[in-house]
Amino acid sequence: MRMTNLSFRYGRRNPWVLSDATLVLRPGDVTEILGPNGAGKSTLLRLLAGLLRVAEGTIEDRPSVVGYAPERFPAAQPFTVAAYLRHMAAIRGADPRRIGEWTERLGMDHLMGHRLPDLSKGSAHKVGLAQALLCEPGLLILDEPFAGLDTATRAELPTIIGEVAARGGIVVASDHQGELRTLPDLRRHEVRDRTIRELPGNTAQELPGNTAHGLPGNTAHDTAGVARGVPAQGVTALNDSGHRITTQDGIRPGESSRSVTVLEVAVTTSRAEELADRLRAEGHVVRVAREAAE
Ligand SMILES: Nc1ncnc2c1ncn2[C@@H]1O[C@H](COP(=O)(O)OP(=O)(O)OP(=O)(O)O)[C@@H](O)[C@H]1O
Repeated sequence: MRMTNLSFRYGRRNPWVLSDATLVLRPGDVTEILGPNGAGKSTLLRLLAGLLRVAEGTIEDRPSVVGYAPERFPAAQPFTVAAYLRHMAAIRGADPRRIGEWTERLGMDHLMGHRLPDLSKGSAHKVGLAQALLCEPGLLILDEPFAGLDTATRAELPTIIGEVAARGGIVVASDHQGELRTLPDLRRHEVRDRTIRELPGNTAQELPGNTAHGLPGNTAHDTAGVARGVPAQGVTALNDSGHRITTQDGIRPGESSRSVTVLEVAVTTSRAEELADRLRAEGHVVRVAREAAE
Protein backbone atom coordinates (compact mmCIF):
# COMPACT_ATOMS: atom_id res chain seq x y z
CA MET A 1 0.00 0.00 0.00
CA ARG A 2 1.43 3.35 -0.98
CA MET A 3 0.47 6.89 -0.07
CA THR A 4 2.17 9.32 -2.44
CA ASN A 5 2.55 13.11 -2.25
CA LEU A 6 -0.58 13.41 -0.19
CA SER A 7 -1.75 16.79 1.07
CA PHE A 8 -4.79 17.15 3.29
CA ARG A 9 -6.67 19.85 5.18
CA TYR A 10 -10.12 19.96 6.73
CA GLY A 11 -11.61 22.46 4.34
CA ARG A 12 -10.18 25.37 2.44
CA ARG A 13 -10.10 27.73 5.40
CA ASN A 14 -8.14 25.32 7.60
CA PRO A 15 -4.37 24.82 7.63
CA TRP A 16 -2.78 21.86 5.93
CA VAL A 17 -2.45 18.86 8.23
CA LEU A 18 -0.32 16.92 5.75
CA SER A 19 1.61 18.35 2.82
CA ASP A 20 3.24 16.25 0.13
CA ALA A 21 3.51 13.29 2.50
CA THR A 22 4.54 9.84 1.34
CA LEU A 23 4.30 6.52 3.16
CA VAL A 24 4.80 2.94 2.00
CA LEU A 25 3.32 0.03 3.97
CA ARG A 26 4.18 -3.55 3.12
CA PRO A 27 2.19 -6.71 3.84
CA GLY A 28 3.10 -7.95 7.30
CA ASP A 29 4.26 -4.53 8.48
CA VAL A 30 3.28 -3.28 11.90
CA THR A 31 3.78 0.47 11.87
CA GLU A 32 3.51 2.85 14.79
CA ILE A 33 2.54 6.42 13.96
CA LEU A 34 4.12 8.88 16.36
CA GLY A 35 4.06 12.64 16.60
CA PRO A 36 3.21 15.56 18.84
CA ASN A 37 -0.36 16.23 19.90
CA GLY A 38 -2.36 17.66 17.04
CA ALA A 39 0.31 16.79 14.45
CA GLY A 40 -2.12 14.75 12.38
CA LYS A 41 -1.79 11.13 13.51
CA SER A 42 -5.53 10.45 13.66
CA THR A 43 -6.01 12.28 10.40
CA LEU A 44 -3.38 10.10 8.73
CA LEU A 45 -5.04 6.98 10.11
CA ARG A 46 -8.44 8.05 8.82
CA LEU A 47 -6.92 8.81 5.41
CA LEU A 48 -5.28 5.39 5.28
CA ALA A 49 -8.55 3.75 6.31
CA GLY A 50 -10.36 5.55 3.50
CA LEU A 51 -12.58 7.51 5.87
CA LEU A 52 -11.36 10.89 4.64
CA ARG A 53 -11.34 11.80 0.99
CA VAL A 54 -7.95 12.39 -0.55
CA ALA A 55 -7.97 15.68 -2.44
CA GLU A 56 -4.30 15.90 -3.43
CA GLY A 57 -1.98 12.93 -3.89
CA THR A 58 -2.87 9.26 -4.03
CA ILE A 59 -3.36 6.20 -1.87
CA GLU A 60 -2.91 3.02 -3.89
CA ASP A 61 -3.20 -0.71 -3.25
CA ARG A 62 -5.22 -0.42 -0.05
CA PRO A 63 -6.22 -3.97 0.98
CA SER A 64 -9.89 -4.62 0.30
CA VAL A 65 -10.80 -5.52 3.87
CA VAL A 66 -10.11 -2.68 6.29
CA GLY A 67 -10.65 -2.79 10.04
CA TYR A 68 -10.57 0.58 11.78
CA ALA A 69 -10.82 1.10 15.52
CA PRO A 70 -11.15 4.80 16.33
CA GLU A 71 -9.63 6.51 19.34
CA ARG A 72 -13.12 7.23 20.65
CA PHE A 73 -15.65 4.60 19.73
CA PRO A 74 -18.92 6.32 18.84
CA ALA A 75 -20.99 4.70 21.57
CA ALA A 76 -24.08 6.89 21.27
CA GLN A 77 -25.97 4.39 19.12
CA PRO A 78 -29.07 2.76 20.63
CA PHE A 79 -27.93 -0.88 20.25
CA THR A 80 -26.77 -3.54 22.63
CA VAL A 81 -23.19 -4.69 22.09
CA ALA A 82 -24.46 -8.02 20.73
CA ALA A 83 -26.86 -6.38 18.28
CA TYR A 84 -24.21 -3.94 17.13
CA LEU A 85 -21.59 -6.63 16.51
CA ARG A 86 -24.15 -8.86 14.72
CA HIS A 87 -25.04 -5.91 12.53
CA MET A 88 -21.38 -5.16 11.77
CA ALA A 89 -20.69 -8.83 10.99
CA ALA A 90 -23.67 -8.90 8.62
CA ILE A 91 -22.75 -5.79 6.67
CA ARG A 92 -19.12 -6.90 6.40
CA GLY A 93 -20.00 -10.46 5.43
CA ALA A 94 -18.17 -11.89 8.45
CA ASP A 95 -19.07 -15.28 9.88
CA PRO A 96 -21.21 -14.49 12.97
CA ARG A 97 -19.31 -17.16 14.90
CA ARG A 98 -16.34 -14.82 14.81
CA ILE A 99 -18.21 -12.50 17.17
CA GLY A 100 -18.01 -14.97 20.05
CA GLU A 101 -14.35 -15.69 19.36
CA TRP A 102 -13.43 -12.04 19.57
CA THR A 103 -15.62 -11.12 22.50
CA GLU A 104 -14.13 -13.99 24.48
CA ARG A 105 -10.60 -13.06 23.51
CA LEU A 106 -11.11 -9.41 24.35
CA GLY A 107 -12.73 -10.31 27.67
CA MET A 108 -16.07 -8.70 26.84
CA ASP A 109 -18.60 -11.56 26.88
CA HIS A 110 -20.26 -10.01 29.92
CA LEU A 111 -20.92 -6.81 27.95
CA MET A 112 -23.02 -8.36 25.21
CA GLY A 113 -26.38 -7.40 26.73
CA HIS A 114 -25.28 -3.86 27.60
CA ARG A 115 -26.40 -0.88 25.58
CA LEU A 116 -23.61 0.98 23.83
CA PRO A 117 -24.36 4.35 25.51
CA ASP A 118 -24.07 2.69 28.94
CA LEU A 119 -20.53 1.39 28.39
CA SER A 120 -17.45 2.74 30.14
CA LYS A 121 -14.76 4.22 27.89
CA GLY A 122 -12.63 1.06 28.12
CA SER A 123 -15.58 -1.22 27.35
CA ALA A 124 -16.66 0.92 24.41
CA HIS A 125 -13.08 0.78 23.19
CA LYS A 126 -13.24 -3.02 23.20
CA VAL A 127 -16.36 -2.92 21.04
CA GLY A 128 -14.42 -0.72 18.61
CA LEU A 129 -11.60 -3.25 18.53
CA ALA A 130 -13.94 -6.23 18.13
CA GLN A 131 -15.74 -4.71 15.14
CA ALA A 132 -12.38 -3.90 13.50
CA LEU A 133 -11.15 -7.47 13.92
CA LEU A 134 -14.35 -9.31 12.93
CA CYS A 135 -13.59 -9.49 9.25
CA GLU A 136 -9.90 -10.58 9.14
CA PRO A 137 -8.66 -7.19 7.95
CA GLY A 138 -5.92 -6.93 5.36
CA LEU A 139 -5.40 -3.44 6.73
CA LEU A 140 -5.95 -2.94 10.45
CA ILE A 141 -5.90 0.65 11.67
CA LEU A 142 -5.87 1.27 15.39
CA ASP A 143 -6.04 4.74 16.87
CA GLU A 144 -4.65 4.57 20.43
CA PRO A 145 -5.77 0.94 20.84
CA PHE A 146 -4.47 0.53 24.39
CA ALA A 147 -6.34 3.52 25.82
CA GLY A 148 -8.56 2.53 28.73
CA LEU A 149 -8.04 -1.23 28.30
CA ASP A 150 -7.78 -3.59 31.26
CA THR A 151 -4.46 -5.32 31.93
CA ALA A 152 -5.41 -8.66 30.39
CA THR A 153 -6.58 -7.12 27.12
CA ARG A 154 -3.55 -4.83 26.97
CA ALA A 155 -1.36 -7.90 27.24
CA GLU A 156 -3.33 -9.75 24.55
CA LEU A 157 -3.43 -6.97 21.99
CA PRO A 158 0.19 -7.14 20.77
CA THR A 159 -0.34 -10.87 20.14
CA ILE A 160 -3.50 -10.13 18.14
CA ILE A 161 -1.65 -7.48 16.14
CA GLY A 162 1.21 -9.89 15.53
CA GLU A 163 -1.25 -12.47 14.20
CA VAL A 164 -2.80 -10.04 11.72
CA ALA A 165 0.70 -9.17 10.48
CA ALA A 166 1.76 -12.82 10.37
CA ARG A 167 -0.97 -13.61 7.86
CA GLY A 168 0.17 -10.73 5.68
CA GLY A 169 -2.03 -7.94 7.01
CA ILE A 170 -0.81 -4.38 7.36
CA VAL A 171 -1.24 -2.91 10.83
CA VAL A 172 -0.93 0.82 11.46
CA ALA A 173 -1.48 2.26 14.93
CA SER A 174 -0.90 5.31 17.03
CA ASP A 175 0.14 4.47 20.55
CA HIS A 176 0.92 7.17 23.07
CA GLN A 177 1.46 4.52 25.69
CA GLY A 178 4.35 2.78 23.96
CA GLU A 179 2.86 -0.70 24.30
CA LEU A 180 3.46 -1.56 20.66
CA ARG A 181 7.17 -1.40 21.30
CA THR A 182 7.03 -4.92 22.64
CA LEU A 183 6.73 -5.98 18.99
CA PRO A 184 10.21 -6.81 17.75
CA ASP A 185 9.91 -5.71 14.12
CA LEU A 186 7.88 -2.60 14.69
CA ARG A 187 8.33 0.16 12.12
CA ARG A 188 7.89 3.71 13.30
CA HIS A 189 6.85 6.79 11.37
CA GLU A 190 6.56 10.27 12.79
CA VAL A 191 4.04 12.88 11.68
CA ARG A 192 5.51 16.31 12.26
CA ASP A 193 5.40 19.63 10.43
CA ARG A 194 2.85 18.26 7.94
CA THR A 195 5.12 15.52 6.73
CA ILE A 196 5.91 11.89 7.56
CA ARG A 197 9.33 10.47 8.15
CA GLU A 198 10.48 7.03 9.14
CA LEU A 199 12.28 6.64 12.45
CA PRO A 200 14.49 3.74 13.43
CA GLY A 201 12.22 0.87 14.44
CA ASN A 202 12.63 -2.18 16.63
CA THR A 203 14.64 -3.83 13.93
CA ALA A 204 17.78 -5.88 14.22
CA GLN A 205 19.89 -3.22 12.55
CA GLU A 206 19.25 -0.63 15.24
CA LEU A 207 19.77 -2.96 18.14
CA PRO A 208 23.14 -3.38 19.83
CA GLY A 209 26.21 -4.25 18.80
CA ASN A 210 25.38 -2.01 15.85
CA THR A 211 24.23 1.27 17.30
CA ALA A 212 24.65 0.85 21.04
CA HIS A 213 26.63 3.49 22.79
CA GLY A 214 27.39 3.98 26.42
CA LEU A 215 27.09 6.85 28.80
CA PRO A 216 29.35 9.72 27.87
CA GLY A 217 32.08 10.29 30.44
CA ASN A 218 30.93 13.30 32.44
CA THR A 219 27.31 13.49 31.49
CA ALA A 220 24.78 12.57 34.13
CA HIS A 221 21.72 10.57 33.10
CA ASP A 222 18.49 10.03 34.85
CA THR A 223 17.24 6.58 34.06
CA ALA A 224 18.56 3.28 32.91
CA GLY A 225 17.11 0.06 31.59
CA VAL A 226 17.95 -3.60 31.81
CA ALA A 227 17.08 -6.32 29.40
CA ARG A 228 16.91 -10.05 29.82
CA GLY A 229 15.58 -12.96 27.83
CA VAL A 230 12.25 -13.74 26.20
CA PRO A 231 9.45 -13.04 25.64
CA ALA A 232 9.75 -9.49 24.37
CA GLN A 233 8.31 -7.14 26.95
CA GLY A 234 8.80 -3.40 26.84
CA VAL A 235 8.83 -1.48 30.07
CA THR A 236 8.95 2.28 30.14
CA ALA A 237 9.86 4.21 33.22
CA LEU A 238 10.63 7.87 33.41
CA ASN A 239 11.93 9.86 36.31
CA ASP A 240 10.40 13.11 37.51
CA SER A 241 12.15 15.02 34.76
CA GLY A 242 10.95 12.60 32.11
CA HIS A 243 14.45 11.48 31.17
CA ARG A 244 15.52 7.94 30.54
CA ILE A 245 18.29 5.61 29.50
CA THR A 246 17.65 2.31 27.81
CA THR A 247 19.75 -0.77 28.12
CA GLN A 248 19.26 -3.78 25.95
CA ASP A 249 20.38 -7.31 26.43
CA GLY A 250 23.37 -7.93 24.19
CA ILE A 251 22.47 -9.46 20.88
CA ARG A 252 25.18 -11.73 19.71
CA PRO A 253 26.16 -11.63 16.05
CA GLY A 254 23.59 -13.47 14.00
CA GLU A 255 21.08 -13.57 16.86
CA SER A 256 17.58 -12.36 16.05
CA SER A 257 16.18 -9.25 17.70
CA ARG A 258 13.07 -11.36 18.36
CA SER A 259 14.87 -13.01 21.26
CA VAL A 260 15.67 -9.73 22.94
CA THR A 261 13.74 -7.95 25.64
CA VAL A 262 14.11 -4.21 25.99
CA LEU A 263 13.43 -2.71 29.38
CA GLU A 264 13.61 0.90 30.43
CA VAL A 265 14.21 1.48 34.10
CA ALA A 266 14.27 4.77 35.98
CA VAL A 267 17.31 5.55 38.10
CA THR A 268 18.36 8.76 39.81
CA THR A 269 20.90 10.84 37.93
CA SER A 270 23.67 10.37 40.47
CA ARG A 271 23.47 6.56 40.17
CA ALA A 272 23.01 6.28 36.41
CA GLU A 273 26.63 5.91 35.42
CA GLU A 274 27.39 3.40 38.13
CA LEU A 275 24.35 1.31 37.21
CA ALA A 276 25.20 1.41 33.53
CA ASP A 277 28.74 0.20 34.30
CA ARG A 278 27.40 -2.63 36.42
CA LEU A 279 24.98 -3.70 33.70
CA ARG A 280 27.72 -3.68 31.10
CA ALA A 281 29.85 -5.79 33.40
CA GLU A 282 27.00 -8.32 33.48
CA GLY A 283 27.05 -8.45 29.68
CA HIS A 284 24.08 -6.21 28.93
CA VAL A 285 24.28 -3.53 26.30
CA VAL A 286 23.43 -0.01 27.45
CA ARG A 287 22.08 2.56 25.05
CA VAL A 288 21.29 6.16 25.88
CA ALA A 289 17.69 6.83 24.93
CA ARG A 290 17.63 10.42 26.11
CA GLU A 291 20.13 12.50 27.97
CA ALA A 292 19.39 14.56 31.04
CA ALA A 293 18.60 18.22 30.58
CA GLU A 294 21.36 20.57 31.63
N1 LIG B 1 -12.80 17.22 11.90
C1 LIG B 1 -11.88 18.19 11.94
N2 LIG B 1 -12.13 19.41 11.43
C2 LIG B 1 -11.19 20.39 11.44
N3 LIG B 1 -9.95 20.23 11.95
C3 LIG B 1 -9.65 19.02 12.47
C4 LIG B 1 -10.59 17.96 12.49
N4 LIG B 1 -10.00 16.88 13.07
C5 LIG B 1 -8.76 17.28 13.40
N5 LIG B 1 -8.55 18.55 13.05
C6 LIG B 1 -7.31 19.33 13.21
O1 LIG B 1 -6.31 18.67 12.43
C7 LIG B 1 -5.06 18.69 13.13
C8 LIG B 1 -4.59 17.25 13.33
O2 LIG B 1 -5.49 16.61 14.22
P1 LIG B 1 -5.32 15.07 14.59
O3 LIG B 1 -6.45 14.73 15.50
O4 LIG B 1 -5.17 14.30 13.35
O5 LIG B 1 -3.93 15.10 15.37
P2 LIG B 1 -3.31 13.98 16.32
O6 LIG B 1 -1.85 13.95 16.03
O7 LIG B 1 -4.06 12.70 16.18
O8 LIG B 1 -3.58 14.61 17.75
P3 LIG B 1 -3.60 13.89 19.20
O9 LIG B 1 -2.23 13.36 19.45
O10 LIG B 1 -3.92 15.04 20.11
O11 LIG B 1 -4.68 12.85 19.15
C9 LIG B 1 -5.32 19.41 14.44
O12 LIG B 1 -4.94 20.76 14.26
C10 LIG B 1 -6.81 19.30 14.63
O13 LIG B 1 -7.29 20.40 15.35
